[in-house]
Amino acid sequence: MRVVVMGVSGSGKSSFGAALAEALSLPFADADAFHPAGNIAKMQAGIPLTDADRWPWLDALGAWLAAQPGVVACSALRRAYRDRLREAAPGLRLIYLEGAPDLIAARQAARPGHFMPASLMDSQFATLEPPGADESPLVLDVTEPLESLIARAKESL
Ligand SMILES: Nc1ncnc2c1ncn2[C@@H]1O[C@H](COP(=O)(O)OP(=O)(O)OP(=O)(O)O)[C@@H](O)[C@H]1O
Ligand SMILES: O=C(O)[C@H](O)[C@@H](O)[C@H](O)[C@H](O)CO
Repeated sequence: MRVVVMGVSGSGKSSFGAALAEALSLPFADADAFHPAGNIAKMQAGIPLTDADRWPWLDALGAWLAAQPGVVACSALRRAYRDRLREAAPGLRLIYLEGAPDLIAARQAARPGHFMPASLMDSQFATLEPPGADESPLVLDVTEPLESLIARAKESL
């Protein structure tokens, strides 16, 4: 099984994705670890990534997912980004962590020690293209606690 957990920064992808991978006994990859140094520097400086910044990053992640089953936590904000991942790993399942901008921004800002500044949250939501029905996403409501989100995902997968 191949699973991509998507959503804006602070939606809970890393927390949820790691817990889901453990629950399913699958390898886990966090897309944050696949960014070239230049992308991290840009985000740290409060500059949103462009498509050109994201393609090589998505391709590295797609290669990881093509090579083995697993769970990947990746913003995958635009449909074109998800199409790129699906090209690399056909049949992947999509889980979308959905929540109100205020709640997610508050969690994102409260989280210590992360390179992503709160100032980028507006551009995260502006770039976000929520998955369409044709992408068959499992949509999870991030107001729910992690344990119940994991239970829902296990049931649905
Ligand atoms: N279901 C939840 N309920 C309450 N708090 C949560 C939930 N999921 C995640 N959090 C908290 O929200 C914050 C953001 O979560 P996390 O770092 O996993 O998001 P992320 O989408 O991986 O962000 P980024 O893309 O910026 O790395 C963390 O402090 C995390 O503990
Ligand atoms: O597409 C993007 O804008 C990036 O992936 C960001 O979302 C970060 O990688 C991450 O989510 C924050 O830690």
